[in-house]
Amino acid sequence: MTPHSYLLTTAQRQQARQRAFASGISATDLLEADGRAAAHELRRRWSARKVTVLCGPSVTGARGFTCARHLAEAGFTVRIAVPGAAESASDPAGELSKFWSIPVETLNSTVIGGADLFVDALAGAGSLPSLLPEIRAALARRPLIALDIPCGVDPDNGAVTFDMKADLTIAFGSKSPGHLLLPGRLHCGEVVVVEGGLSDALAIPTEPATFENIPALWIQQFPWPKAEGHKFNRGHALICGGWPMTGAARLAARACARAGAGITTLAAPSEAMMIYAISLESMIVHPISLPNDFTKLIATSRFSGALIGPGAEADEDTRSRTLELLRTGRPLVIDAGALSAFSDAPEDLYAAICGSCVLTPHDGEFSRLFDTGGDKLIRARRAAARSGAVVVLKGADTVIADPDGRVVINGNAPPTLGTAGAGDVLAGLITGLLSQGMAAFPAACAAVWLHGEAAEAFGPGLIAEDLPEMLPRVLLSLLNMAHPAAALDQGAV
Ligand SMILES: NC(=O)C1=CN([C@@H]2O[C@H](COP(=O)(O)OP(=O)(O)OC[C@H]3O[C@@H](n4cnc5c(N)ncnc54)[C@H](OP(=O)(O)O)[C@@H]3O)[C@@H](O)[C@H]2O)[C@@H](O)CC1
Ligand SMILES: Nc1ncnc2c1ncn2[C@@H]1O[C@H](COP(=O)(O)OP(=O)(O)O)[C@@H](O)[C@H]1O
Ligand SMILES: [K+]
Repeated sequence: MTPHSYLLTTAQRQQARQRAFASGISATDLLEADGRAAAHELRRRWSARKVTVLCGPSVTGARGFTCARHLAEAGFTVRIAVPGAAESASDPAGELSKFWSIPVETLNSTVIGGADLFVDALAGAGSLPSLLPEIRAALARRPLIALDIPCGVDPDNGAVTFDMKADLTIAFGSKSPGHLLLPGRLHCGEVVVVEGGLSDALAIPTEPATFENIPALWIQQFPWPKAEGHKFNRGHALICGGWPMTGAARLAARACARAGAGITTLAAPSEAMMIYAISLESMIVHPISLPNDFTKLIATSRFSGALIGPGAEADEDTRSRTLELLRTGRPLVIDAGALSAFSDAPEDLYAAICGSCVLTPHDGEFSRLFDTGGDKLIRARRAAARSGAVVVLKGADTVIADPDGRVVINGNAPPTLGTAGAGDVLAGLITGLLSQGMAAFPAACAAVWLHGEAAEAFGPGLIAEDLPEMLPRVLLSLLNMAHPAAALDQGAV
């Protein structure tokens, strides 16, 4: 696990600062390093000009002061503005003020008029009722750079209480969940992580940990084809096909094969046999007509991973097949209709889950099975703990939760993925990786990342059919990343 994929909550940041103090580092040392790093990042992007730094009564505000001084030393014309009385300026260590040569002014339209650039160091200042509409309008007319996180965005869950959008956000050491979760992410602009005063070693939080979905988390477990491999030992996936909706399972099957499964078998309702057989040339299609055909198939097939749900009716048949698959103890992805089939008795599903199992609900499916209270991280973590499965709670900010409490937030998915069948492709991708022996949590994280990359690489005009066809290109770039990364044994999810 690389330190830079950790997403720190406010409490975890405070704990890290306490660890730093205990190791002999002073608050001033930390703030100096943070302020200098922020000023350096600003100078990399803008030449000296007029900048107004808005400082709140918090550690972020104190970073604003030190950043302001470093900018002034570099030739910027700097003003400092604080909401409320100027005496409320933040000096948590009680010793920063001796460095301030810049007068502290009360935030109003005059102090921000004429600035070319604004720095928002107001985070943690609450909802700022004192920020009048004319001030907000002025701030919107020039580049606005937030330190830590834009004012009004909750760093722990991305909730937004105040409408101020930054063009650039400078985070120190690592990001927070609020930089990735919606709607917060939409207020951050570009997010850049600079090395501040806290070393990576001090910043690594105690459990439960939350991470950004980057390949370093799972690349070492990615199942690349082996020289001695053949189609029977590379992974044999079983995809349960639906009828009359056949597109969903076909999309999933194609993605599963592209993810590297050596054999992909379709269990197809006999009415749909021809549709599956004609559109999936490389796949083996088993007709299911009699009630026990499915039971016979799973008893005889040597599948190493299965998928049920895409295009399936949310009925008793789907429910009993899902339970049958779970009883085999083999890796299983449960999606769409197979999730909804348990709406009336989610406990039956939780009780049957064992071994390697991934649930892939969108919000609608999630609400049929799980408690919807709390923010997205809380919901996903609780659902994984409750069900014993890895839960992929989909959306623009997909959250992947392991029953052990670890959570990964995905940030690479473009909005073009909001197209029918995109979720079916994702379910197929996860199944392809599971069938090759990848563990459920890293497989789910890897699939969500590949899905986002594939959509991004295709660009505008995307339909779900395009996603499996983009995978070869995305896998090639992942392979190029894998070689240097494999040399660094950093642990993984
Ligand atoms: N080509 C094919 O064969 C295709 C087949 N497909 C198959 O169709 C089957 C039905 O799947 P489904 O997801 O379309 O419908 P369903 O389970 O009724 O849930 C929708 C309800 O949930 C709610 N909702 C809340 N949040 C949501 C969110 N983020 N994303 C989506 N919905 C959200 C939403 O509430 P609303 O927005 O209306 O308030 C809505 O009422 C399934 O088997 C699937 O595999 C499709 O994959 C397409 C391609
Ligand atoms: N605005 C968005 N930005 C990024 N990803 C999105 C967005 N909307 C949907 N997605 C992704 O697209 C997929 C949609 O899946 P799902 O809701 O199951 O649709 P379907 O049933 O049509 O396949 C999910 O992986 C989801 O995370
Ligand atoms: K779906």
